[in-house]
Amino acid sequence: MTSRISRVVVTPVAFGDPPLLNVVGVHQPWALRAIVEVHTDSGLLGLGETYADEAHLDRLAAVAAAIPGVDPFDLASLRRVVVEVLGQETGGGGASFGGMLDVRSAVETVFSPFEVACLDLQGHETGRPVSEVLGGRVRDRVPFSGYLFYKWAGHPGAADDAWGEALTPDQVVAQARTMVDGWGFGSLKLKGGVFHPDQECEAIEALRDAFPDLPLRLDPNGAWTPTTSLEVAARLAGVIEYLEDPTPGIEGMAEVSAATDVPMATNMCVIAMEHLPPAIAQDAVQIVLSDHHLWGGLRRSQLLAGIAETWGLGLSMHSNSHLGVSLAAMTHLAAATPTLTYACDTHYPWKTQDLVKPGVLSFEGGSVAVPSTPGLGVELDRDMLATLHEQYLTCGVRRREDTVYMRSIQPDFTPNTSRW
Ligand SMILES: O=C([O-])C(=O)C[C@H](O)[C@@H](O)C(=O)[O-]
Ligand SMILES: [Mg+2]
Repeated sequence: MTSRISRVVVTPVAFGDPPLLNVVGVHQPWALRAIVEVHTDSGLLGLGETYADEAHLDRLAAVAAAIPGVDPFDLASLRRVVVEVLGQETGGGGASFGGMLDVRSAVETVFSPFEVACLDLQGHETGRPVSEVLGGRVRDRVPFSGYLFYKWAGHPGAADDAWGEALTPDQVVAQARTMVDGWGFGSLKLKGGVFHPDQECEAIEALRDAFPDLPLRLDPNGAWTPTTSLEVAARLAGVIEYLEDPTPGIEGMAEVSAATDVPMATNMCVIAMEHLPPAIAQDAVQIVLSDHHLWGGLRRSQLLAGIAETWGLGLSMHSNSHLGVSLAAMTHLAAATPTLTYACDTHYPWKTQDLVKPGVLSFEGGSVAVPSTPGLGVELDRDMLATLHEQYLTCGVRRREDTVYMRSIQPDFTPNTSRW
């Protein structure tokens, strides 16, 4: 007998986040996520994880109320319901996460956690891991990149965190050492867009001296003009494996790309299918960072991988602050993506708590073993889910606002977009 979705529970959660600096400001003390539980009348449970800004939660709630009765194998019907609900509830309006990414339509971001939960259910129904539901794994371990941030020692008014301050090249190298020693990462990405590009180049050069064999990436999230981007590309040619979003927009990236051999990567100017034709036509980027949370789930991320392969684009994976359900989904997707050409990003080392039971997802040599048990292979720790939900209720943060939080500390702060 075909099982049907019987009940959906969406739980917003909050976990402590360090003061990580970026082009638009600084991370708030609490990062938000939503955990989506999709139950079936056969007694199974599928999990998804997504953003938890208020407007997004409203859309998730509207879809959660509308999908009972849908067959978890019928992703086409699931998508139809999401499109119908968002059409009625929100006009399909877009969303902005942290002021850095603007998506025109909310359909993909809302569909994603329900799709992942249904793929988890398909795995439980068939006794297969999600990587096999997606077509089979081509690797047993998924490599991730150590994600370095400039940061303050602690949030203003609070004690210093265990990571400490990272504002100078030496401090960035020390942070990288912690990442490499603790997680074994085999490549490193520095989140830039915080300081003058010369200072950020010095940090990359210090990383090169300290880790001669590790591939390095620099991502200033569009803080530079095309001219500055080319100066940095000339300085770091042969030092970095790619420059990520040095300048905003497809046209700006195309201008840079045309005048350097340093590969250009993006998770900002190509974040939806509609961006691929103009970006490809202009050869604006050579690497696209996929992200199943933004691109409409795991299957559409596989579609993106196919398009990237067809057009000779490299593929990496983007990450925001996330917990274990997302890490499991990212790992299964990467395992089932033959053309993943670069180690994936992950914020996972920065999280302070998790709500999946420990033991399944661990980093060794910078990579995570693909779970081989049915579905995503992770189980919720109900006590931790309750704790993180309680933190959500009391923390006061209701959406990601890096610029607003930065201005509460430095009132004259303006985002560094195209600043240098
Ligand atoms: O690669 C990226 O652009 C990101 O990971 C964006 C994120 O929002 C990151 O900059 C952050 O969390 O500050
Ligand atoms: Mg990026």
